[in-house]
Amino acid sequence: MSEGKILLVEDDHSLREALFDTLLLAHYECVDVSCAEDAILKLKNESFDLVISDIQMEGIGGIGLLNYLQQQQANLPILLMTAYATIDNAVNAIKLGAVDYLAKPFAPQVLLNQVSRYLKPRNVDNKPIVADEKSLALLALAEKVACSDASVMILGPSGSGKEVLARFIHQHSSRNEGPFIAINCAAIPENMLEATLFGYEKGAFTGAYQACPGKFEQAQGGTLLLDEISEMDLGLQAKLLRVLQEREVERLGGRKNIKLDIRVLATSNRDLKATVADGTFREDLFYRINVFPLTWPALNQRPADILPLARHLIAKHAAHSGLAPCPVLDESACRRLLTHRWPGNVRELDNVIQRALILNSGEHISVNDIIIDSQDVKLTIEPVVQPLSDQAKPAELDALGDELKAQEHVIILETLNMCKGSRKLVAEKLGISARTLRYKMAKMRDMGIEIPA
Ligand SMILES: Nc1ncnc2c1ncn2[C@@H]1O[C@H](COP(=O)(O)OP(=O)(O)OP(=O)(O)O)[C@@H](O)[C@H]1O
Repeated sequence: MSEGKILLVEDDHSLREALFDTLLLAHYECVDVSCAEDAILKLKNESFDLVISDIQMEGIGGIGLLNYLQQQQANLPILLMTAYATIDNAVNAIKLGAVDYLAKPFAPQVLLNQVSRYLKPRNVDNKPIVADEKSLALLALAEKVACSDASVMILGPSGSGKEVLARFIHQHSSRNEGPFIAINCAAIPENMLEATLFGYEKGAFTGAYQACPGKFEQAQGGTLLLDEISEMDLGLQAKLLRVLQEREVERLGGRKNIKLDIRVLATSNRDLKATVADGTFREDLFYRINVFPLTWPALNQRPADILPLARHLIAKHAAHSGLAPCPVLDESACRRLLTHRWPGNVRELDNVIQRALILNSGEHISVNDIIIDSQDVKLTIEPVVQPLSDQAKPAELDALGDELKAQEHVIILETLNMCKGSRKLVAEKLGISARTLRYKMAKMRDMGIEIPA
């Protein structure tokens, strides 16, 4: 299995965008084209590690592309997509040399499961950046815990870095060659969570066109992170407890038990003992998961982390958008970052840095580029540097950060309309990379915002 690049060939614009975003969010590198002829041009100039192609398209179509690959690049695997009604075509395609097929419609996870058989997602560098004494102590403890196979409960406010710590534990454990699979229990609709966790057999419910392994099975030999576990309903908590106790899972609609060899980590931003006390979290599950608790303090409780984190985020985003030289925070910007209370923790800092990189055009990021809330828009006209000793601002000002996010969404939607849907033009107009735009649109879609085709 290699790390590598995917060529996606699909003539349906909306489906292509959705598939591209799914692959991008799963950390695959991907290039998309709308016909087999363009795919062949790409294949002549760039190297790929997997091709995913629709069968029915104008021109030579997916079968023509498959024939081309058979003659020119026989080692390059091709995965074909087809409408359910034409499954015979797909069976023929496999006979002709395609590695597999996907019957439309399919769930994003089905696509990712297929792709993961041929490619690994690019390594995501999620090493925690820490400098504060409290964080250094936490990391040292996490490294010790990583060596055992104990379940770990990671607590901390939203955006504080719980998932980053979970990945760190996995990377420092003996399971680090195995997969790290994360599932956000709060982000998946209740009626889908069970199927996503435990997997399902074909026909287990309406829409289960193909059998699909669950997150437990995908994590075999590695680590499963149950993100925001406290958001799981009580019925599912009971089923989860059974799986953790028995160390085996049964797919929905399945008949056999599958033995599990996984380590389980969980996160929550709630006071879990209080959720046990108020009856919304099972006490027995709490004790099974909470073998070793680790807690990230809020970012404002570890101020020495703020500037190293900000510099790391600048370097990360500058590298993604090909910005060179990488801008440096000036003193006014440092002061502003250090005097904010960061109710959204590192995630909020990340957003602020991304905005600063959009606004900034020189080698230095100054306080004028730091927009934390609507109040700061005025600062760009009349810069005011807050002294380091200033006390935190009232909480209601921080809530205005959400308003700014909403404005960003409006700007993206308006620019999309103005550019008649051309992602390339929108990215150029907004001065962000096409990748960043796609990522932002995928996040907007996740929030239920409809993006015009
Ligand atoms: N110490 C750190 N070093 C580098 N990046 C970090 C660190 N902490 C957090 N981040 C970044 O901040 C963002 C939020 O982190 P993460 O998703 O781990 O937080 P979380 O506590 O799991 O959030 P939530 O409770 O909302 O799920 C991510 O983009 C992550 O990469």
